[in-house]
Amino acid sequence: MTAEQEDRLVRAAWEARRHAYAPYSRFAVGAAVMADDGQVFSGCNVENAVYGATLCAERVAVGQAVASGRRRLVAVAVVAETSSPTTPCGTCRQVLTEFAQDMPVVIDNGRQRWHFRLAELLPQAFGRSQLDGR
Ligand SMILES: O=c1ccn([C@H]2C[C@H](O)[C@@H](CO)O2)c(=O)[nH]1
Ligand SMILES: [Zn+2]
Repeated sequence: MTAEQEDRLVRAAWEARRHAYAPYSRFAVGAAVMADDGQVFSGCNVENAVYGATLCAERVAVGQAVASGRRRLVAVAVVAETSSPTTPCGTCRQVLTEFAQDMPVVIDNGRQRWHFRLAELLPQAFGRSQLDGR
């Protein structure tokens, strides 16, 4: 991913964060994924009065990409106003893994940027190859 593509991805995540529905946690998150054709899809967290029904920003972004016919993701950005990086939760790491090989995970808080790799955040992930290898 070029520096310009990374900036575009991070900007899309901040834009989506404006729409975060987080009346319970008051913790607004934005995310964006880039498909292998360079298209960007974004999401925000969508909370619920049944707290466990909450959707994270990352999974909303993945859903947008898949619903638009893009299943090959090459990068993800997550943004929130935290002093330490807001990395994807375990469930989102697993969902991202379904549609990506190893890929850059860019975290931004408006002042600082951190770079991780999905395989570093979810090593030895379970995937369809395990199901296929029975
Ligand atoms: O990476 C993360 C971490 C948290 N959240 C959301 C879920 C919930 O709405 C709020 C607090 O956990 O932040 C995300 O969307 N993405
Ligand atoms: Zn999550």
